[in-house]
Amino acid sequence: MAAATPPDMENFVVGLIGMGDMGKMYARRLSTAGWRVMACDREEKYDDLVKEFPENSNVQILRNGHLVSRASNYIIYSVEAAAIGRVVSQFGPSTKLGAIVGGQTSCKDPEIKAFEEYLPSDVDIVSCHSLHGPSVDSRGQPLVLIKHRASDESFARVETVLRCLGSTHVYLTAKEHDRITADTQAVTHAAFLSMGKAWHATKQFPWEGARYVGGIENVKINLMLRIYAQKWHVYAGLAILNPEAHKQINQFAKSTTELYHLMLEGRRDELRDRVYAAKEKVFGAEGNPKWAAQPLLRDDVLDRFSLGKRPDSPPLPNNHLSLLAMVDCWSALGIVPYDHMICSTPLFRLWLGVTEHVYRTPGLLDECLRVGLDDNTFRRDDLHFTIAACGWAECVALRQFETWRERFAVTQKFFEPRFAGAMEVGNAMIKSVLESSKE
Ligand SMILES: NC(=O)C1=CN([C@@H]2O[C@H](COP(=O)(O)OP(=O)(O)OC[C@H]3O[C@@H](n4cnc5c(N)ncnc54)[C@H](OP(=O)(O)O)[C@@H]3O)[C@@H](O)[C@H]2O)C=CC1
Ligand SMILES: O=C(O)C(=O)Cc1ccc(O)cc1
Repeated sequence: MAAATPPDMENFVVGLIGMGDMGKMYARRLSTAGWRVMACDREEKYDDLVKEFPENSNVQILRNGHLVSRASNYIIYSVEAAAIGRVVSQFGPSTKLGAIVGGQTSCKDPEIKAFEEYLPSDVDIVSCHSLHGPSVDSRGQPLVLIKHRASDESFARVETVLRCLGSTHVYLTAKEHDRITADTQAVTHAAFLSMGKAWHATKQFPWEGARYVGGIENVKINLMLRIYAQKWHVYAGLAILNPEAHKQINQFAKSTTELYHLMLEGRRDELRDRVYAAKEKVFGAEGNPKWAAQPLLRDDVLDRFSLGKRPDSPPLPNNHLSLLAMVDCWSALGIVPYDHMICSTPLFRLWLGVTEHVYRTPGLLDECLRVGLDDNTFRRDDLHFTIAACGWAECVALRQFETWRERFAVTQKFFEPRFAGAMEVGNAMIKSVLESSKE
């Protein structure tokens, strides 16, 4: 039993259906805090899970979701977003009378629909979403809590259980959650997925050679690799199944294409006017900025996290099409990214941090425009980035899970040899950036 357990929760059992990366992380953290956990994955994984979680671990492995559902007071579904309907239809009717049910999927629209359709009416619904990957320390990270259909007592019980994660609780509706995470997750990932595709198409490992050097490039490279090292379904699910994400990913592709055309055709004034108008809308006017007094990121911190050897020559100036397109997209949709920090992942904070860096460092934005118009060094990479951004957008709009998986898998294979090193450097970079931003 957890140290600060209220008397009415002494025999409280937390159930976990889905013991993949996130399910296991929750099982470990909750059981370490003293909560009794009952968990399952697919029946064929039972024996392996029993070996991984021996009897003395406070995590009891059961054969299937029926057994977990009938014995638990609070059940968390931690399965693939695309599978949530099927899995809840299977086990939902076995839910213990008066229990609380929630889900950990990254997109709440299908999850809530599944709960409403398949759970008995005496069951309360409180969903959650930890806005970080399984290898990140949960302390201080946002944890979204959605009191969808629940008494105050049930909601308080969920908070009592999840408090051991040490995360910052954020209270939202399912719709608010999906609208904000469409930005902090889906469209952010679309940018990194497109970078990976562009480097793959041009057969480059960007950390080799002198084209992609320095703090901003380190963030692009490390986060791109971090995403391609993960399971495809997490990223496909949160983009394709989130109704709010389609519009944003589509606008990102449109912004990328239109800015690329302006650069290619040398339309200097139009490009400059558009980029500066977007800057003002997103980051505020001169003398009245929306960014804080201190930049989100310190350049010297990022400079340390290079995957390659540092060449002696200075970094090549880049036009940073991906960052210009991101700000153009936010501007077109009326999004102020700082308002979304409540649902920020470490990845989003780094992404916003480098974007802010380009827009607030004197001279850097003008350098981007100059390179975009007068310098062909990145023209070919930008072409492939633009094609990739449009490809992801089309795939999402048409809800093509299988095509999405194949697009992801070929590029994952290309970068695979460097994943182990990249995860290490990426974790160190995230840790260091999070620590330096607390200073
Ligand atoms: N990874 C991340 O960084 C984060 C992920 N999330 C969300 O959490 C959820 C889980 O993600 P994650 O743990 O990474 O994914 P995983 O693929 O590692 O885990 C999902 C697990 O659920 C299992 N599963 C599928 N169907 C059933 C079933 N009928 N009964 C029991 N288990 C089943 C899967 O088995 P099988 O593989 O055989 O299908 C798999 O082991 C996703 O919805 C994701 O969007 C949220 C925050 C962060
Ligand atoms: O930080 C990110 O965006 C990640 O890639 C990790 C992640 C993936 C899915 C989630 O629902 C939450 C966090």
